[in-house]
Amino acid sequence: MSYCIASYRCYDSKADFHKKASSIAIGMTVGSWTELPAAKQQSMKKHLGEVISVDVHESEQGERYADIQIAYPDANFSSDIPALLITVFGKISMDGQIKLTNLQFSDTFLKAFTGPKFGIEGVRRILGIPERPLLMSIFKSVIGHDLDELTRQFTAQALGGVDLIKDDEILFENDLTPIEKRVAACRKAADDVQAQTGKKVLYAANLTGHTFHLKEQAKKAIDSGANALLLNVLAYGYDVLHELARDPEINIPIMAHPSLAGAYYPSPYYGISASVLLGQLMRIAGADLVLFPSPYGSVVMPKEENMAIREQLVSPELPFRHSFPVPSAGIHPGLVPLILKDFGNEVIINAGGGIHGHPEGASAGGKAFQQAIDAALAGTSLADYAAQGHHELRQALELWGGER
Ligand SMILES: CSCCC(=O)C(=O)COP(=O)(O)O
Repeated sequence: MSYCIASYRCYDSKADFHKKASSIAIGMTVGSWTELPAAKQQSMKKHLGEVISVDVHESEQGERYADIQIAYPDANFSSDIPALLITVFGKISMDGQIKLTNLQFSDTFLKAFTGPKFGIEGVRRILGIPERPLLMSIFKSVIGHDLDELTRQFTAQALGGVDLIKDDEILFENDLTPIEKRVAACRKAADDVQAQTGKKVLYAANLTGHTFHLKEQAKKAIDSGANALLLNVLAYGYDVLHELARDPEINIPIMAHPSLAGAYYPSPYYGISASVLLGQLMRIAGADLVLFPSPYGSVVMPKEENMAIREQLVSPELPFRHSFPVPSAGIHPGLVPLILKDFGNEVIINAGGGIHGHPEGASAGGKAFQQAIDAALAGTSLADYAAQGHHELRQALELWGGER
């Protein structure tokens, strides 16, 4: 028989965790067991969940908890992420202090998925950058602005030498800059910059609106020249990402935004761990690039959790292309050596305020980041590199600090 296995951490000062585990295994599968007549038990056996392990611990603070693993027969659910999540964590997510900490997927389940269409290698191929860390900037202050203003901002960012530019996730369909016009204007600006500098830039346009119209919107964007898309995955659901990613006509990288993830992962007692939410499920559903908070910036995630997301995005355990990790929020050039130390070169350094807030503007902001990347790759301290005539970096370090 084939199973998907869910791991949980449950806190309770006095519960019998073995009893709790078997009540989950039965309750989330066949519903009742001992009450069934013998013949019925035999026929239902293939649907019965199985407790794999129950390890009871006490935390340093004296809290009693258990790590529980339960196997769920694939026969019980269709091979899609909503069915899996409802099976392993639907009702029980509301039943006491319980957190879903990991998933192991059966080959049968994974057969229904193809993962990212491009992944790290594909994005690098499109950009023609085989090895170095990539640099992305985020549009900021675009609500209420028209296409001319957007084009101006795009050009300033692109001239700073960034590899990708993404929409702010709070830019929705609107009359001033609807997706097809926004894409056309930014694509033209990208082509103009490329003609001037020789450098290609990908622009991820935010795909928004009613769920049932998203594919239509995506195709409109592609017809206007889109070369990447951004999706607020948790608001729409993983299955929406999967539908977009597996559509052969949507043949451009998809970037997953973590908006809303904080409603799920930060508590040790409840929710879904960040590595499942922003690692495993994003990659299976087909995200080529995944944004998440970092341990260093303005929205802080503990380093261990951060590394666990990264691990899932590139783990050989999943038979899919690797998704690009994009640690984000409050990133400035002074943080680049830390990011590269933790993530290596397979990372996208991503900044909004850290680019636009540079004293000389967004182009200088991009240059400061490029200089920080060059310094870190050369093993030179940022302060030394800044002192070697890289004044954009020097200004960024003076403003935001960082390794000196
Ligand atoms: C919490 S990860 C998402 C980061 C993001 O989308 C963003 O706009 C960050 O902007 P910042 O100015 O903090 O670089």
